[in-house]
Amino acid sequence: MGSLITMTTRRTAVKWSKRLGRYLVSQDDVRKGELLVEKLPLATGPKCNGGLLCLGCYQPNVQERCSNCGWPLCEDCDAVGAVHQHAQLECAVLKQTRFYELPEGTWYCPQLDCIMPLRLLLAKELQPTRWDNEVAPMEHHDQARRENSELWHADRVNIAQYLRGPCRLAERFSEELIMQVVGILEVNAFEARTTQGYPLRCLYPYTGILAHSCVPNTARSIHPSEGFKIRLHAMVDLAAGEQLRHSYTYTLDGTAQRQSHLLEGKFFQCQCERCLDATELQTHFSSLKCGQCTEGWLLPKLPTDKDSSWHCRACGHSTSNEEVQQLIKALQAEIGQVQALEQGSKRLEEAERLLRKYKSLLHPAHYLATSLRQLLVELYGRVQGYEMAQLTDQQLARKVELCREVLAVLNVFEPGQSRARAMHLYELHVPLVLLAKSGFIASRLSGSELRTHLVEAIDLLKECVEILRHEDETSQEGILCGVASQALKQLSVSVEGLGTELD
Ligand SMILES: C[S@@+](CC[C@H](N)C(=O)[O-])C[C@H]1O[C@@H](n2cnc3c(N)ncnc32)[C@H](O)[C@@H]1O
Repeated sequence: MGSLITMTTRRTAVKWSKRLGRYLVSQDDVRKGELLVEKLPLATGPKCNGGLLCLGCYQPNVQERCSNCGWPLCEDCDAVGAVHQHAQLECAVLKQTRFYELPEGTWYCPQLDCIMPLRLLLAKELQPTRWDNEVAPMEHHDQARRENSELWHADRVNIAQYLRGPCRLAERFSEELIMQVVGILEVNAFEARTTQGYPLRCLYPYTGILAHSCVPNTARSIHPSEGFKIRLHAMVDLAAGEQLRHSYTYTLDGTAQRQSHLLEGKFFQCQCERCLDATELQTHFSSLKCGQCTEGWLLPKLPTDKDSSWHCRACGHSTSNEEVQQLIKALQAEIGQVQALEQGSKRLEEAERLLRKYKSLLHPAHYLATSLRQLLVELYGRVQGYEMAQLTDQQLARKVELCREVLAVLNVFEPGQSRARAMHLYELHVPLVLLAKSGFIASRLSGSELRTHLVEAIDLLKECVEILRHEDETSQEGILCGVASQALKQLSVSVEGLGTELD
């Protein structure tokens, strides 16, 4: 418990419960958008099960090797004086070993799986007090991980035995400790991206204490241009003492998908309000159309049980989980085929066709239908034949409708300042402006109606910028923030320029 007290920050505190283990709460009332936690990572490194990459800057498929140890390192990172973790940490250890080139036609580079655990183990030696206070209490789920014996064995051979054998670290780190470190990383690390967009993983001992919920109230941003600093913001207003909730999974998946992701990757069964409610908070995000009556929906009887039967509350018809999963699998395969089409008009038209077809199979808000809507939002205005300037008023109205439908779902699952909300607000403002202008030109809208629509678009952009201002400027979201700010300025100037003579 002593470590719980030392790890308190100005705005947050650590609590403990039997079900959640340690978790964070807010110390006082917090307004949405406010900063809760700001921390640098204790360790950063390559993701597990990845390909060949530079151990300094993480660029993939690097051909050059470190002139000291022979492991993958690009020319720039190998230059004298280059500052990166490879040189500071593991280069001296890896010098004892040989890096084996990948056989032709393979991409997975198992030798690199040991790098992040090694960096964390070296951090233990460099910062023993920090380790004892912050890393040792982290959950590693050793017992549950052992149950997947194939994976456990692979990690033992590729990582623990490799570090203790060829890397000659047997005297410094026990096999048990190494396997715990592998578990700590699996359960607690966050994915980040470099300024060039290459993925890696980072361990933040304090932010890692956040409990999971499928309806989060906090959002994180990781800043590659500031040493991968993590910032945690409140998505909504929080009361003093309120539990901070963070999503470890994709909020726009259905309950069965989220449950299996959490169980397999994080070793717990989520019991949040959304998971326990078959309707997923009245959204019907996993509900299927009942095949036996016209008005009912098939819902899982026990939503967190992976073998639960499904029932229609209107006519009492029931079906097995197996049948439901077969249908979902078939629809997922169809959607996969559409996603695999090249970015063009065919992809858009096929996505629209599937959405029409699924009306007779799924609830309109089902997560598969929602994923098609997200795809369509991206495509309208961007693909050949459907570029923004070419869209008819009907197609612009369709894009508006799709954005609003996705936003309605996000309002429930990612309330407040979420990144996905910001993206959809941006997408929505463009067709609204174009429709307002064409309506005014065709005299369907009066001057004051035109202004009202443009002011609505301005409000969307303001909110979008407000949310995305937390992002790193070099990230995709940070770049969009700049684009949205520019659009906001231009639109505000045009509305001011409209004057009063239009009214
Ligand atoms: C990233 S850690 C969170 C901090 C952890 N509780 C600790 O004390 O170090 C993730 C682990 O916390 C627990 N956990 C987090 N959220 C949970 C939830 N909603 N329900 C049950 N367990 C949860 C699970 O054991 C999970 O594997």
